[in-house]
Amino acid sequence: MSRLRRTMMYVPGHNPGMMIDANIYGADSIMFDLEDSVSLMEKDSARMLVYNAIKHIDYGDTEVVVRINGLDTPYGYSDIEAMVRAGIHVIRLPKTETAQDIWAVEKKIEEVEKAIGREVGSTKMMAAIESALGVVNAVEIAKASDRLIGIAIGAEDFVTNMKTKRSVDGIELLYARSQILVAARAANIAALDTVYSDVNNEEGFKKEVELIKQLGFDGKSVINPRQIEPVHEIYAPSKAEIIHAKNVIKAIEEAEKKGSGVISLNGKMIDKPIVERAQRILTLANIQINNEEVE
Ligand SMILES: CC(=O)SCCNC(=O)CCNC(=O)[C@H](O)C(C)(C)COP(=O)(O)OP(=O)(O)OC[C@H]1O[C@@H](n2cnc3c(N)ncnc32)[C@H](O)[C@@H]1OP(=O)(O)O
Ligand SMILES: O=C([O-])CC(=O)C(=O)O
Ligand SMILES: [Mg+2]
Repeated sequence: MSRLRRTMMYVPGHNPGMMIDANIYGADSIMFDLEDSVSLMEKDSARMLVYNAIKHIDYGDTEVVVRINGLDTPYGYSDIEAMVRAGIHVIRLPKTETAQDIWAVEKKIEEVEKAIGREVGSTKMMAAIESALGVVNAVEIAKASDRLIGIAIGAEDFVTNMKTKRSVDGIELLYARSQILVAARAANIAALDTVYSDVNNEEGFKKEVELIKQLGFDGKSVINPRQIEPVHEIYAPSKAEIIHAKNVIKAIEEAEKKGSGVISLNGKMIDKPIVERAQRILTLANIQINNEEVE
């Protein structure tokens, strides 16, 4: 079963209080930030803090991601060196614009993996796309490396680059979101939506989550523990959806035993795409089933 990435929570890399127990809120992934939430004065100390947290704190099954600084800054290479040495699961490159950006990060990761005897390829990557050029190159970026587990949109930087600002309905993001989603699906990797900065606006946040779920995103970058539960609730399949999905799987298994790839269930045709959607529902439901209520 593929890992759920409904919520990826940013944790500022200069804030030990937030880092020490960042996994307790239940985000699918936590993402230590060395980039835009850390001032230039604190870049080196934040890198040390995050290195120590990854090395010494047990975050259980939670996926641990680090957003590094770009390789066009004085910090990017040192960030990669420290994070690979610490044993990070995923390195997220911000402001990715070309496949070459990915290859440059990958080259440095591989160099460090070899130097420390870590299995080559075991450090995974993500790319955040935050500019017009990145959106234009989204497919090439998504396909640039086998290490990539997903791509994400970074809307705050994107709207700035587009000379606009974020609106309530997000119309200014529709093209970029769609492009990034299509690129992720073409490369068979995850698609992560951007942050919602107005942490006290729960209503607006939920509307945005409904929208990105309907578009097809796997999940969302979040900035506050209060944003985790609403995403998980909105992504959780209903009881009826789960029962239907189980029936679909049962029906197709029986059909396959009889040598057929198609069957009807309650008068509706069941074939491969419907089976795939049913499998996705069961994947999303798994946590629900283990945690509570659903039989
Ligand atoms: C455009 C971009 O690049 S966005 C990405 C970079 N930005 C970030 O990383 C910001 C991350 N988020 C934060 O710093 C904060 O959540 C803020 C500033 C948005 C809001 O802060 P607050 O109003 O203090 O949050 P709130 O009152 O909800 O905090 C409740 C608890 O959750 C903790 N918490 C809040 N945000 C986080 C977080 N992102 N990670 C871990 N713990 C957190 C707080 O420390 C507090 O813990 P406590 O009760 O033990 O004291
Ligand atoms: O990853 C995100 O959504 C946050 C970010 O950098 C942006 O919006 O520019
Ligand atoms: Mg950004």
